[in-house]
Amino acid sequence: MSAGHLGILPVAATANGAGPAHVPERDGGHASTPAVVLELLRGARSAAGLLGISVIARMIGHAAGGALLLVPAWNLGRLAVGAAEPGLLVAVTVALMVGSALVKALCRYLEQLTGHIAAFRLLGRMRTELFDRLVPLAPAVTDTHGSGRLMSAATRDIDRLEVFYAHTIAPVVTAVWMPLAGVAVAVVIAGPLPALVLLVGVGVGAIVVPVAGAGRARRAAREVVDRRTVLAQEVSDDLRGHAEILSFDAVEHRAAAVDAHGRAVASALRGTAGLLGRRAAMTLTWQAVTTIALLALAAVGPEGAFGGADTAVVAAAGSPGAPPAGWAALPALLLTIALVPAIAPALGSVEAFARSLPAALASARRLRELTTTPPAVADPARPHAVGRVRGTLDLENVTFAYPGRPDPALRDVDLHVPAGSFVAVVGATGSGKSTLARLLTRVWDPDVGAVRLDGVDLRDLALADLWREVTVLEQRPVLLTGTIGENLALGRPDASAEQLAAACAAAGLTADLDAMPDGLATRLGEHGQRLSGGQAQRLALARALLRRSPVLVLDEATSHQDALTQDGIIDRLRGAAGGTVVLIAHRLATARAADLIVVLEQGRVVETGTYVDLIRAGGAFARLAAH
Ligand SMILES: Nc1ncnc2c1ncn2[C@@H]1O[C@H](COP(=O)(O)OP(=O)(O)OP(=O)(O)O)[C@@H](O)[C@H]1O
Repeated sequence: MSAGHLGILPVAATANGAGPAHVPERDGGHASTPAVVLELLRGARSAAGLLGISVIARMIGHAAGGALLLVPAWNLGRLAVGAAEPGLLVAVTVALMVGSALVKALCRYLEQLTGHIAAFRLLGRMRTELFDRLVPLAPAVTDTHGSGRLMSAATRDIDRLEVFYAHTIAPVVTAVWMPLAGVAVAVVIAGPLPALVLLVGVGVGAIVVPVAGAGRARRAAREVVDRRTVLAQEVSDDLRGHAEILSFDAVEHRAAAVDAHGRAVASALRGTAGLLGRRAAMTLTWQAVTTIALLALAAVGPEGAFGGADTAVVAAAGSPGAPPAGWAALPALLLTIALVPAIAPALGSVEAFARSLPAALASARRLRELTTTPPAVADPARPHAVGRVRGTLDLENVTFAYPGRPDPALRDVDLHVPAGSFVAVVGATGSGKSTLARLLTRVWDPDVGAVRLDGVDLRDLALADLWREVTVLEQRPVLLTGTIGENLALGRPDASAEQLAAACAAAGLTADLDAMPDGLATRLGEHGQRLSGGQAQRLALARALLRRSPVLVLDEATSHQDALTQDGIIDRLRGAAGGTVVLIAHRLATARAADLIVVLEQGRVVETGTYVDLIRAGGAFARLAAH
C-alpha cells in the first residue's frame, strides 16, 4: 500500500512544486504550538469516530466519578438537617453510588479502548507514511538527517504521539466540561458566592498550574528529545562499527562517549523532573486552599451565602425535627466542598498530559522537520509516460555540487551513451565517478543541465519508472537478512530456474552456490555477513542482472574480485545485461572491452575514446594506466 497521501504527516513543498504543499518551507522546528496541534488534529480525521466516542465516554465517566462524591455529600447534609427519611435516603444513596461506580468503570474502559485503538491505528499509518515518503529518497535523505535520526523518528517520535491521540484530546475536553458543569451545579445548589470561590480555585488549577513553567517544560522536553537522538545515533554507529571498534581497541573511548551522552540525557531529564515536582505541589495546594475558602465563607461569610436552592429544598422537605439553627445550608456546603475533589481529576489529567505533551509536541516538530524538508528529488506533477526504453543516456552540460560543498563534484559534463553500449567511467579517487552514477538514478538532480534517458529529462519521469529502467549496483551491496534465493528474488520475483542459473553464471556465483550445502536456501545472516566481500558482490550482481533493466550502472561493483574473476565477469557482462552498461572502474584493465571510456578529472570529462585510442593519445588515461 502506498501511504504517501494519507495526509497524516505534514507535507513538504516538493522540489518542483508538485504535491499538496501547504507547508512552504522547512519550518518544522519553529512551528507554533497551535499550528502543530492543528496539524495533529487534521491528521486524526480518519479516526474521528473512535476519538469522538472516547471523548464522550470520558465526559460521562468523569461526571459519574463526580456523582460518587456529590451524592453522599449532599445526602449526608440532608440527613444531618433531617430533610429526608433516613432509611430511604441511605437506600437511594447506595443505589446511586453503585450505579455511578458502574457507569464510571464502563466509561473508563470504553474511553481507553477507543482512544487507544484510534491512537495506534494512526501511529501505524503514520509509520507507513513516513517510510513511504522518506525511504525512496534515501540515500540523499540519510545523508542529510543521519540514519539514527530517521530510526528514532520512525520509532520513538511516532510512539510519543500516542500521548496526544490517546491521552490529550479527551482529557482537554473533559477538563473544560467538568469545571463548567461543576460551577453550574454550585450556582444552582449553593448560590453565586460559593460558585465564585469554586470558579477561582478551579481557574488556578486549570490555567495557572499547567501554564506555570510551560515554556521551560517545552524547552526541557526538546532538549531531552535532542539528546536522546544524539545518543541513539552514537549507539547505532557503535553497533554498525563494532568490528572496527574492537580492532582499533577503542571500546573504552567509545563507551566513554556513550556514557557522556547518557549523562547529558539524565541531566536534561532532571530538569524536567524538578518542574513536575513543583506542578504536583501546586495541584494539591489549589484544592486545599479552595476547600478552606469555602469553609471560611460558610463560617464567616455573609448570612445566607450558601442559601441557594438548598434552603428551599430543606424547607420544602418539611423536616421531621427542626434542624439546628444555621444548619439548613449544610447540604449545599458539603456538596460544594465535594465538587473540589470531583472536578480535580479532570484537571489532574491536564497536569499529567502537560507533563508528557511537550515531549509529544517536540516529537511532532521533529517529524514535521523531516517531512516538510523539501526533498532533494521528487516525482513530477505529470510524469512522462514510459514506453519501451532503449537505454540511451545523455548528460547535457551537467554541473552538480553536494549541499554545503562549495566546489562542484561534476562540472559541465556532456556525455552521450548510445543504447546498448558498454561505457566505462574512470578517473582518480574523488573525481566524481560515483556522483555521476547517483545522478543517473536521481539520488540527486543536477544543479545545472539535464540527464536524459531516451531523450527524456529524468525529472519528467516517475521515480518508480526510472528505478525500474535503471539499475545501479554499488561497491558495498545491501543484502537482506534471509536466504540467497530470497535476495535473488528481489531482482525478479518470478524468475525461472534457467534465468536464475544464467544470472548466477554470469555473475560468477555458480561455483559458490555449488559449494554451499543448502545452495539457494543458504541463510546469509544480518546484512549478508556470512558471505565474503567478493561473494556478496557476486550475489548482488546476479540479482541486478536478473532485472535485465535497459540500463545497468556498476559502481565499482566488482572491486572485491580477484583480477581473473573480475575479467571473467566483465567478459560475460555485455551478453548478460539487458542493455546499456555503465561501468565505473578503478582497475583500468576492466575498461579494455568498453565501447567508450570516459575519463573524469576533478569533476570534468577530460577525455573520451576507446582503450586503444586513449593509450595512444598519451593523455590523462595513459597517465592513469602508467601508475
Ligand atoms: N554525500 C556526499 N556529500 C558531500 N560530498 C560528497 C558526497 N559524496 C561525494 N562527495 C564529494 O564529491 C566528490 C566526488 O566524489 P565521488 O564519490 O563522486 O568520487 P569518485 O570518483 O567516485 O571517488 P572514488 O573513486 O574514491 O569512489 C568528492 O570530493 C567527494 O568528497
